[in-house]
Amino acid sequence: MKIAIGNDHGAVEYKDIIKAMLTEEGHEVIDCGTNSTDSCDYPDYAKAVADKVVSGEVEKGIVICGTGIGISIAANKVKGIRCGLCTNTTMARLTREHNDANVLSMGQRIIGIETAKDIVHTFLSTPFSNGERHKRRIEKITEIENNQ
Ligand SMILES: O=C(CO)[C@H](O)[C@H](O)[C@H](O)COP(=O)(O)O
Repeated sequence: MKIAIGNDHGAVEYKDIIKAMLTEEGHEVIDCGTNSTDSCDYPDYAKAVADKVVSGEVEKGIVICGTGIGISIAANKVKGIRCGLCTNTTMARLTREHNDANVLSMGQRIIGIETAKDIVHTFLSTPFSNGERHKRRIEKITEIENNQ
């Protein structure tokens, strides 16, 4: 799978580990930065990842910051993005099954690296359930976006 990954200064370590893991597993990973621990602004990296997902250049995006909150808020401002902030694998499974999330968000200062790796695997391997009620709710989210 082709995946874009981006992070702020608070998540360089996890980004490097996850990028290496996914590359080793045969995925094509586009690194949108940052690769420095110098202080930076997470919206810049959220947008870089989100744009690649929306344009279809990549199938899925992963964004990571200190908590995962700021970078997920920013990613969700891009039309067409459904970014789910996950702290465990149940959330990762459900944000795919119910929300058809196309971007995963995590926080390096919140979860351990083994949990983060498990979340990534769950997120990437779980299909959307295609349930009628979930499709209806996603359509309503799109409607909100389109009426802004
Ligand atoms: O946006 C966040 C909080 O929801 C992220 O955790 C950021 O990584 C964090 O705000 C960065 O904080 P710092 O004090 O500038 O390192």
